[in-house]
Amino acid sequence: MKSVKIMPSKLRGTINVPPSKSMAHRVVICGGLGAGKSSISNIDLSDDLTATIEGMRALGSEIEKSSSGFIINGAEFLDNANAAFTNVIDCNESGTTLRLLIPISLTKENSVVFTGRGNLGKRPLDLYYEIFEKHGISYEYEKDGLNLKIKGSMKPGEYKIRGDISSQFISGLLLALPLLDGDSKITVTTDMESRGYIDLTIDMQKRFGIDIQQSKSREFYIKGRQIYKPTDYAVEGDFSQGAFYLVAGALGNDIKCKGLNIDSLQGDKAVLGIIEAMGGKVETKGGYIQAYGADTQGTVIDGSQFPDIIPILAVLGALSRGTTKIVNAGRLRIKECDRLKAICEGLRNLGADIRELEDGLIINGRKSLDGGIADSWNDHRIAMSLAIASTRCKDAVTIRNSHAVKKSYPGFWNDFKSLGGNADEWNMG
Ligand SMILES: O=C(O)C1=C[C@@H](OP(=O)(O)O)[C@@H](O)[C@H](O)C1
Ligand SMILES: C=C(OP(=O)(O)O)C(=O)O
Repeated sequence: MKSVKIMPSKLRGTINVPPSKSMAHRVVICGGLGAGKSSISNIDLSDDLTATIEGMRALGSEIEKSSSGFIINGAEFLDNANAAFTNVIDCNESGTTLRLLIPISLTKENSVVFTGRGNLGKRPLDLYYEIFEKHGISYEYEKDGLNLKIKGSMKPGEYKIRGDISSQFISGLLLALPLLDGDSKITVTTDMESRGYIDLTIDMQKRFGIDIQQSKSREFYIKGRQIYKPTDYAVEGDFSQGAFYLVAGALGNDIKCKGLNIDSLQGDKAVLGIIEAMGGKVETKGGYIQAYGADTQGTVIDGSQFPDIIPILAVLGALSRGTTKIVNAGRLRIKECDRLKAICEGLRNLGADIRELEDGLIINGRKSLDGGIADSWNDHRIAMSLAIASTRCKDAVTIRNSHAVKKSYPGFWNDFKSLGGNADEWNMG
């Protein structure tokens, strides 16, 4: 367990925003299913992505390091139609790995064990259990502990699924169904939350030659017997991570973000519009995006479509004039930790006026915060949000469990220091 002590200072400089974790998961999966070799570049080996790489290897994909990233050969998996092997896939703490690889592992008659750590065993999987029951797939798991054992295979046909628990279930089905030997349809039975991630899945599949048709926004048609055609792909910058530096900019730090694609489909690009709606200024020029310090004011933020940037937007609210209300964000409670509770407790420890609602937060902004001791709750996005909050604190900020950042952004503390952040990390044993 590590802790970090930060002496407040302004951040200044240019940052190469790390590659998108969500897009990297998808390119590894599509490449890993491909009939031939794909070359993927601009990869950051976070714990989550490592879990997906190892998971695809366990399913038979060959994934080798190259000078710019990885060469992936999925042919082995496709040839393995009749293999009855028992695989163990360790998802670590990655919800994306777990929910995207479960359906893929069931495109062949298969027997797989999914394991994980941290909060992963407590995060919902019921939508898949309902599908397993309909398809005669046997499954058993330890309550709250995962260790999910499944045996069987999915059949083509009609899939009805809720869209308001996690988009990852829909992404998982979309990735797997084209490989079945018949056509399928997915009907989403509720409003779709985190919709942008579904668009990312379909976009990546298209790059690998997979066609998903949509008639109405809640219906997807998937032809069977499709083939993932290998392709080469460089992963673009991650708006979920860029959001920390963009909010930092709006809070008065001077940071140029390189590597972000302004035309990206990533839902977390919404951070740009929210900064502007709160009175900040965002500029895109010369290959970078920068947000500028401003007297930002509170607003209402709907968290249903971009849950991952809500903790850092709460930091912006805590340091903006007036009241910021976060609404429709109940799903933050089923991430790596209960993120509503964690960011509320963390920011309050630093002196913010913030209160938890059942599915959101109410924040009355202050000009600056005091500083103090807060915990990441073993959640990368909480640790990084508190680090950015420190830039507007009067006194030192200590963040316990600071190592959590490695789930998505192992280089965060180095990058923070490269911008002039005065952070001292030490091991608590
Ligand atoms: O598919 C993805 O890459 C992700 C989907 C989102 O989850 P939900 O759909 O559960 O909101 C997001 O929170 C997660 O970090 C990554
Ligand atoms: C929730 C996250 O990831 P996952 O769902 O893949 O665990 C995240 O990265 O914030």
